[in-house]
Amino acid sequence: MSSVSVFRGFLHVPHQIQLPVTRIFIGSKKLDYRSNSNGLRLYARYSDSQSAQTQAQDLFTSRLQDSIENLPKLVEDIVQTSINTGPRGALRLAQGVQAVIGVGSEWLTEFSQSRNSPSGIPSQLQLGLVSPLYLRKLFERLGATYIKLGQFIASAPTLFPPEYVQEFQYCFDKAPAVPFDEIKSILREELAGPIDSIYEYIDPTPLASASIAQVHAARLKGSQADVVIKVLKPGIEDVLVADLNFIYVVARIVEFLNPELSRASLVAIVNDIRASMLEEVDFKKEAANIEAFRGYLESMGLTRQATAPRVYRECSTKKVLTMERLYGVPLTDLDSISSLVSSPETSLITALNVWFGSLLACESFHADVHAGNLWLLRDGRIGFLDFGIVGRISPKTWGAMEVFLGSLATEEYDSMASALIEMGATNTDVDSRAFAKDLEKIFSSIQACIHMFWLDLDTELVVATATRASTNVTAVSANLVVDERQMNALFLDLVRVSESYGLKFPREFALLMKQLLYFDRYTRLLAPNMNMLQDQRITIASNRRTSNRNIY
Ligand SMILES: Nc1ncnc2c1ncn2[C@@H]1O[C@H](COP(=O)(O)OP(=O)(O)OP(=O)(O)O)[C@@H](O)[C@H]1O
Repeated sequence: MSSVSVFRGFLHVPHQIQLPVTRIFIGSKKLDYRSNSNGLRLYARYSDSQSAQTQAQDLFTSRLQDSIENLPKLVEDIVQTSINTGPRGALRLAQGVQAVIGVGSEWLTEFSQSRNSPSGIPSQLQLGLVSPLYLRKLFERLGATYIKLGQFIASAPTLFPPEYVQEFQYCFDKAPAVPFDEIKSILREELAGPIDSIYEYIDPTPLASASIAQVHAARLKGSQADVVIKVLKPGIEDVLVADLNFIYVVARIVEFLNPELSRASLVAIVNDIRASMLEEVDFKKEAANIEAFRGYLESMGLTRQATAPRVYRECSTKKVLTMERLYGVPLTDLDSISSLVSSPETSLITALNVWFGSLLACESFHADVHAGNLWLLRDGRIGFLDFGIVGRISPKTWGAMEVFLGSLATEEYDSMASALIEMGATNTDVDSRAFAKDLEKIFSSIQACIHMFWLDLDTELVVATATRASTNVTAVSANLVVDERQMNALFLDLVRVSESYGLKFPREFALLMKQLLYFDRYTRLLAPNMNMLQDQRITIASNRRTSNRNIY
């Protein structure tokens, strides 16, 4: 007879069945367990296999009872969600099938080509549509919700496997433009009146078109101010509701079938995603975020160094955001930046100081500082655009983050370990010495990798230089790809090692790290000799923030 054992809240019974211990009955007595951040923890063990087997059977019955009890709730939830989704669900399903067929045939073509190749089938094809590459392509085709979901995956290394986190860094948000007539009718409806009484002129060709919104340049009547109008794409809320309801139902079913996943609170994560996406399609929230940031600049006397667009509330609604038009270039456009200012490095330092300062002094921080959203303006100020995604950080997390950043710069692994332990919620005792040693290992292996990679890269660059005229551009862009990959890999390793010590970081940690990766990219371009975390001109630490404001 197979033996049965109990450990850390899970019963392993024959046939590989793993039963989460939620309730165990001994006769009529219930065995108590306590739930903590690491899951369930038992306070008793059964060494007698006979008694354990009886307990396993009791447990199985108990689980079954639980499932039967929960089934009506699940069905009710699914029915209610389907009713809320309504006919848009059927339409979305048809679009979903189309997307699957499209990406599926792409996969099939590549798969059949590589079957005949001597090198065999590449790993990215082996998992079919659920391999990171094809799943990312499928998400891009499925549009807004899935693109945002993909971006969420990219920013949540504590929740998803590293290869998916890495691949979804490239989940791009571009979508075909909505015809201008449709945009005009949304404006008429939203602004409740003739649009030519508000705008002198609207450029029919959009400045940008992403999955959720489209942006048009315009000029206001009266003041003649140059503005942009960000318009929520028609039907996007329906798509979001249908998709998010679908994802919710899938999460509910998966959790019902595999209750172990409720430990990772799958449904709670989906609910979080749902809330943050619905926030992003409410431009009133974005307007409030912009105004909070402008208030921060004002109160800190930073308006001559940086800005965010002024919002025109009188012609803004939940679906339309009219704001001051900024003129500038992305922080990655080195040539244009050099023609605008004599010291790109100084501009970068300003951007860093303003952003770091906002982490605590502003109620929320800009959590999407990709180059499209961070500009050097024609007047030399730094322009922050697109406040759709913001983060909030508690002083406690930021305190630990400061120590972490300081230790990153100085390579002090003991203090890095204690900062990470402080940040990662855990009830267990972490061996900080061993943790520090493991951290040191990843950092030194990454340095070795960079060294190796540079040897290879040099050879590639010689070839590239010989074939391309603009050698600098080639060198710079190759350099950036390497750095970003390395930095992402380093971050993922860091999270992985921390998790092995039972640490779970708050979402702001990943959000902050992602922004630091963007800033690292700008530093390599604009100030290659500067150490972003150590330079005295950059004010990261809050205690220095008030006494020694060093903004250029
Ligand atoms: N105030 C502004 N002044 C000038 N251009 C703007 C302004 N706001 C937006 N844009 C242009 O429109 C583009 C898209 O705007 P925004 O980033 O707000 O939209 P989005 O749909 O959230 O895009 P993404 O997801 O790519 O960041 C910007 O990259 C910029 O080129």
